[in-house]
Amino acid sequence: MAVPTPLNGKVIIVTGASSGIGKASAIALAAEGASVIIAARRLEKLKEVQDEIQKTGGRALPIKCDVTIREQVKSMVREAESSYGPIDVLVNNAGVFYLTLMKNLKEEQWDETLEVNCKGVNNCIGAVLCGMIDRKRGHIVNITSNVARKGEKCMAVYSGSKFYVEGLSQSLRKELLGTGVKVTCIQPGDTQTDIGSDSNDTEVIILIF
Ligand SMILES: NC(=O)C1=CN([C@@H]2O[C@H](COP(=O)(O)OP(=O)(O)OC[C@H]3O[C@@H](n4cnc5c(N)ncnc54)[C@H](OP(=O)(O)O)[C@@H]3O)[C@@H](O)[C@H]2O)C=CC1
Ligand SMILES: CC(=O)[C@H](N)C(=O)O
Repeated sequence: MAVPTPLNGKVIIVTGASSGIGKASAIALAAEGASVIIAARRLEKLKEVQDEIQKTGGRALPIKCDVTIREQVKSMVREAESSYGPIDVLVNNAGVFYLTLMKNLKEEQWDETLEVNCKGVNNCIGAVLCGMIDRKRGHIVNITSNVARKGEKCMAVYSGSKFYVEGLSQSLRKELLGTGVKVTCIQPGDTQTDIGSDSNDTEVIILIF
């Protein structure tokens, strides 16, 4: 007989679940009995994650979603709820990271970093928050960083984006006191993933390697 776990039957969205920490989190959550909605832009990768989860008897629903596009996020949550029921937990994991010196003006990278790491988080929280408040339960888990509390060279915009999420989380936690909805930040340590591999600031590459 299956042993019940605290996550058994919970409905959990993990954004950025097509690779890295999001993929590993989705697999671990499903192994604990959660029904996991895996969201990201690369549907083929998400389907591979779904296969991996289903092979061990878990439940996962892949949904293609760009977190910077609010309508896609709302539609992802609607599809998730119509398949699995109300969302218990949102894991805001999707993120991008470029190692760069600010003076080298990688403006497109700045914009993308803020779009995904800040606006994406707003969009995802906005799509689940009212439902969680109505149900008087829910948990928003934001993946931040060790540079969310202390800046580091070559990470100005990235670090700022993660400070934003920490600030948002502290304030939202106060706003939600007594509602039954919790907000948690997780700062993973350095983890070997593909993040940062698109960095192309040659001055930084020379500095570091
Ligand atoms: N690795 C590390 O050392 C650390 C990582 N972190 C944080 O952990 C989180 C995960 O990073 P990690 O696993 O390392 O990196 P990966 O690059 O492996 O994963 C990033 C994920 O974000 C998704 N993503 C990026 N842009 C979007 C978008 N616009 N819409 C939807 N999904 C998007 C990607 O999916 P797709 O391309 O398919 O859309 C991918 O699944 C990030 O928030 C990162 O800042 C924090 C501290 C340390
Ligand atoms: C993505 C990274 O590796 C960065 N060093 C961080 O800790 O957030």
